[in-house]
Amino acid sequence: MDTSISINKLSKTFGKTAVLKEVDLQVAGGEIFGLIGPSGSGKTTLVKMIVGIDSPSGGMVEVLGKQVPNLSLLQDIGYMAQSDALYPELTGRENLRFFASLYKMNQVLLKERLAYAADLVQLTDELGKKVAAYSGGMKRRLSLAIALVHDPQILILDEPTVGIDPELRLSIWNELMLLKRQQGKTIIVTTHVMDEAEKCDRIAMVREGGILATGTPDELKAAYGAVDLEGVFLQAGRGAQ
Ligand SMILES: Nc1ncnc2c1ncn2[C@@H]1O[C@H](COP(=O)(O)OP(=O)(O)OP(=O)(O)O)[C@@H](O)[C@H]1O
Repeated sequence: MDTSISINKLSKTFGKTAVLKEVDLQVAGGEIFGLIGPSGSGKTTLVKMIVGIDSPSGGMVEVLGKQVPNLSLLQDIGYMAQSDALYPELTGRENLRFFASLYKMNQVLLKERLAYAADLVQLTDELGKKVAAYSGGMKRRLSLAIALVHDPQILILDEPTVGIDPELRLSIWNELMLLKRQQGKTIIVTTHVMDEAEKCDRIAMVREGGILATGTPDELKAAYGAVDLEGVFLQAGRGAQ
């Protein structure tokens, strides 16, 4: 598989604090790649640099062979931020339509994509309600639908299933795996949920702005002598102290 995302010596400092320290990472096309690590380790900062909504202090990100930021990449990337950026006074449908209108799509495709995205997150029957009346989980689901609506080649999802019940979580993951298998999408997910990390093809363990280890779930378990990823996470933490 071709490299979809290439990160070279990426650094980010806020004031005097180094939040990312010369991170190198390659993500192949068509893989589900998980970023796991403690709160504050730099996962969100890293994905924001990949999307191009924050600029690095050093180093470089390339997506599909183009250096980020690049306007032409907007069509190729679907981003779901950790905090929902929605218009509360608009309905779910109006929010979806608004974000979809930012992309190149004809009316037929637009209608099809709106229906697909709403169905995927099981919001079809709630689309007429104002987002102000949505629960936290419904807002997360709408944000995920927005990230998917323009059928991007790359999905970058920052804690996509927080506040979503286990049944829907499972169905969203099944769909992500289908998108990868059938359409070769590249998907980056940050998560604190180890059974979600287990579903990724490869994982990077992020600690204090660096990447401690990268590998398949099984490779990481073997490397840390752990029976599950929970154990890998804890072992990695001890090693980093
Ligand atoms: N705009 C900012 N200004 C100053 N510090 C920041 C800014 N954004 C992030 N940080 C700091 O960078 C560090 C990494 O934050 P980041 O949100 O990337 O962590 P994270 O791994 O995504 O955490 P979580 O799992 O809680 O989402 C934290 O110490 C955070 O306080």
